[in-house]
Amino acid sequence: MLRIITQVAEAKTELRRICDRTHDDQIVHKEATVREVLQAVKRQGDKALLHYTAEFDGQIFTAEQLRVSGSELDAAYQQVSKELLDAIGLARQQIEAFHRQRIPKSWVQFGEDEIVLGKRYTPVDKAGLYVPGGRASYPSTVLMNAIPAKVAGVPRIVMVTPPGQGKTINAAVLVAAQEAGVQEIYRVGGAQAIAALAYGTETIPKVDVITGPGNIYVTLAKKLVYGAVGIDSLAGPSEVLVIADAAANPVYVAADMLAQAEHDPMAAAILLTTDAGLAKKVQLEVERQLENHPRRLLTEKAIAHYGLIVVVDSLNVAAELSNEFAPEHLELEVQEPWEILEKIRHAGAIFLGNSTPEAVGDYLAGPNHTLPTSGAARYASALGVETFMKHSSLIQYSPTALQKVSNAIQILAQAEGLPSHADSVRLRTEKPTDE
Ligand SMILES: NC(=O)c1ccc[n+]([C@@H]2O[C@H](COP(=O)([O-])OP(=O)(O)OC[C@H]3O[C@@H](n4cnc5c(N)ncnc54)[C@H](O)[C@@H]3O)[C@@H](O)[C@H]2O)c1
Ligand SMILES: N[C@H](CO)Cc1c[nH]c[nH+]1
Ligand SMILES: [Zn+2]
Repeated sequence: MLRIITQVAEAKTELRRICDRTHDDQIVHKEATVREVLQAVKRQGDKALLHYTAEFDGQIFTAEQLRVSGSELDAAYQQVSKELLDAIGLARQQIEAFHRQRIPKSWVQFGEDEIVLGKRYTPVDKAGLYVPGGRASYPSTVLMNAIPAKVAGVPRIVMVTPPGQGKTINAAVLVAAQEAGVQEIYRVGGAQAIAALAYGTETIPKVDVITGPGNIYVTLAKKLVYGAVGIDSLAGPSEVLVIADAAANPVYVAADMLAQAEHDPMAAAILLTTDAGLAKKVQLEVERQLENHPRRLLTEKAIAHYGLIVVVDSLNVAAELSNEFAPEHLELEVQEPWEILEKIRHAGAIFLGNSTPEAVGDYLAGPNHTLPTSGAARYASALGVETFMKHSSLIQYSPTALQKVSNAIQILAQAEGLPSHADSVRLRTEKPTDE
């Protein structure tokens, strides 16, 4: 049963424990496994991939079977209903429209003395998309990753996803990939898939940036390969933090908390409320909704370990606690959500009002659902078009402009003990001496 606590000091300790759940001491043994997997794939390529796919996913493949074939891609369309295809189409349209609004634009600025400064944005050459597939299949995550990569103009997009039962990947995942324009798909998941994208194997190309969410093994692997490749953010086990007042509906709040808890036994679901009566009702409602829940066992685990209700004195205290937690998803189920929004500083995505369940954002509102977790929203943001791009600075100086700053540069270079830096300017700007 969801715990209810009322002391702010105790709430802070508990929230810290939940926030740190993916990097606390108990994770050390998982990290050791992940390091071993990364090293093995780096050294042995496909051989290690196949070994770990057998060990962790219980599927035996040959290297030739890793890539999803054209006929399997075609066949996937026969297995999805018209309704599902239409829903994928609607989500694709809305996600694309949202992401097209924020394409980073190159710019140049012309200053005095013919100085030109600017930034030039270019996409990465190769992107690797991780689509989770252990405890659920995620066609929505395919769209959330592939669409921004396409909009950014990435020339080669590679997708990896766990093999699924009976060697076949979920048909909706394959259809979503094709609808988003991704054809190069490999059936491999977990840390081994991240290693393949980071280092390359005989079959899977090394990419420049890896994006996409995943469980603790995937998230630890992304953290460890960062540097060899770029990553989006640490988008690990899902989280929701709901701030609610007496205006909230306990049935909705409970459903929203369970909607994140059902992702993973390490998912987190937290309610901060000013209304002790609501706290009690949500606690009972969660139990009721769990009764016939098809994912009851894993959801109960998440609720037992990382579920919490805190009764607070004011919405200000709720905002303060929420900022310390920096949740992936924040729901403001309060009378005046725009008022409290001003006090919120850290959250991956914010859902305002009682008729905006977080699931709207998961599937088709448009903004990306790949979001930072475990406190990473303090410094990181949702995946976006810019995740697949980088910018080069542009600098052009005329002889007159260089002359004007020549002295200052030489003084700075001398202060750093770097004479060749000074010379590179002096030789261009000093007046020739008369013979
Ligand atoms: N933050 C976000 O934006 C976001 C979005 C969608 C989903 N998610 C999260 O993605 C995750 C999906 O998790 P999932 O498990 O369903 O799929 P997953 O694909 O992330 O993980 C499955 C893989 O984990 C590996 N694995 C499983 N047990 C292992 C073990 N004991 N040792 C080593 N490797 C092991 C297997 O290789 C398997 O293929 C959930 O935590 C969900 O909350 C997050
Ligand atoms: N809530 C997840 C992000 O934490 C995204 C998702 C996909 N499908 C359903 N939910
Ligand atoms: Zn979700």
